Amino acid sequence: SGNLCNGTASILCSSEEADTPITRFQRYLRIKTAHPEPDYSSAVSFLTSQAHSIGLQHQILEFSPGKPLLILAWPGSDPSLPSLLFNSHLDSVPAESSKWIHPPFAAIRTPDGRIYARGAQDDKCIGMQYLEAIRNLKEKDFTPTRTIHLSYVPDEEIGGFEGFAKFAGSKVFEDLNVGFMLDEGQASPGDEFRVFYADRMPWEVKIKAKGPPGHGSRMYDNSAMENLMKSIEVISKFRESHFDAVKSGEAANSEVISINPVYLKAGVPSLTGFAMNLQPSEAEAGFDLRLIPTADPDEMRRRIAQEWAPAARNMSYEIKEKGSLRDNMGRPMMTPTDDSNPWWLVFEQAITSAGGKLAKPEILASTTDSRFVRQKGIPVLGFSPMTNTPILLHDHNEHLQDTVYMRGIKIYESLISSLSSFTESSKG
Ligand code: MET
Ligand SMILES: [Zn+2]
Ligand SMILES: [Zn+2]
Repeated sequence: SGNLCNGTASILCSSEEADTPITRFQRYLRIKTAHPEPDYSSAVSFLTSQAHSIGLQHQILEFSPGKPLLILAWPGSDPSLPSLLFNSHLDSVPAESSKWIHPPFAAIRTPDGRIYARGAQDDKCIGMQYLEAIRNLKEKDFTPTRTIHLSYVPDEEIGGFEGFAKFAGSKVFEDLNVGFMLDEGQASPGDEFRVFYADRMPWEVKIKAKGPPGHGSRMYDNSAMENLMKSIEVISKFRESHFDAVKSGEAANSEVISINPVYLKAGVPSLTGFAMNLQPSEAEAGFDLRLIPTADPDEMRRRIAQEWAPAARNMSYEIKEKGSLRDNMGRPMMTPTDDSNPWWLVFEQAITSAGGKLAKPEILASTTDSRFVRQKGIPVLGFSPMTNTPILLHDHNEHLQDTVYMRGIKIYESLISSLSSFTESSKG
């Protein structure tokens, strides 16, 4: 909104106001879809108008009140073939504005071409690049054989359970007959594109300790804080053992289990902060735990119960498993990246023919909505075409270089045209 310029009037407008791929990207970035109060309706109406301007069909779904999903379609000439789905999420994580060098929702383009905004990498870039690639293919009169779908989903950054999870379980999803999906990946600091065949699975782990309170001057056994600190030591050792494998180069960051403390809560409040001479009777810590796809969830649960929060030390715990480690057939959720997966071969070829180099496929360190689709046995690759770009998702000063963004559009033109023309195998 507030953009009085469009393509026909662009000559009268400053370059920031003209209707170009970059200004359209900036307009999307300026919509405040960060948690905790994402403005989904503005994002959906902006994207819907973009879809109309390039002649795509649209439908809006709402599985949870106030959390719309936008589905776009470009029908293929053979709608009986399994379709393609290009996914991105509408929401972003919050930004600590005061710590940014440019405001996180202004989408300023610096003279050297960096576009600063929350969501510039994660993942509003791909959401707009899909549309720009389709716009260009339509201008070239390309006709897809397979139907192409785009999905714009809410809720991803807080788990996806009221967004993609519900979509994946719906009749609408089933009727899309998806054969292959692309979802977000991560930036690549080097000049090879990164591609991801699996996600790590997040568990939120809270451990709580109880113990007798007492005077701050006394040393006694089994206080809540002492019990919690013992657990933290055990967890730190576990963390170190996995991190050591990364530091020594034995494993990539995403190939080990990670655990990081995200909050510590204890103390009896006073007017000035905490009562410093009173040992609290309760203490709690929260952790972000990420399991690799081949991890044994039972072993992890046992470790938490017996070693991290043993009842014998007056401890309790809560685990929120934010996804399953196995697919519906009981297999680890990993999309094959070899010639057993024809989609992989087409993907690889499309990157190469667009002049790109691919790095060795990786497990994604973080987690995406892909897991709800891999769960069904449908192949999904995580991919965000950003080379020579620092990894800034969830960081301060998230930004993307304009030339990198524009090259990504070309990459998707190649991917969309190759994948939608691929007909040798009709199996998912
Ligand atoms: C907890 S579900 C995943 C949310 C987010 N994409 C992350 O990796 O942290
Ligand atoms: Zn994210
Ligand atoms: Zn993301």
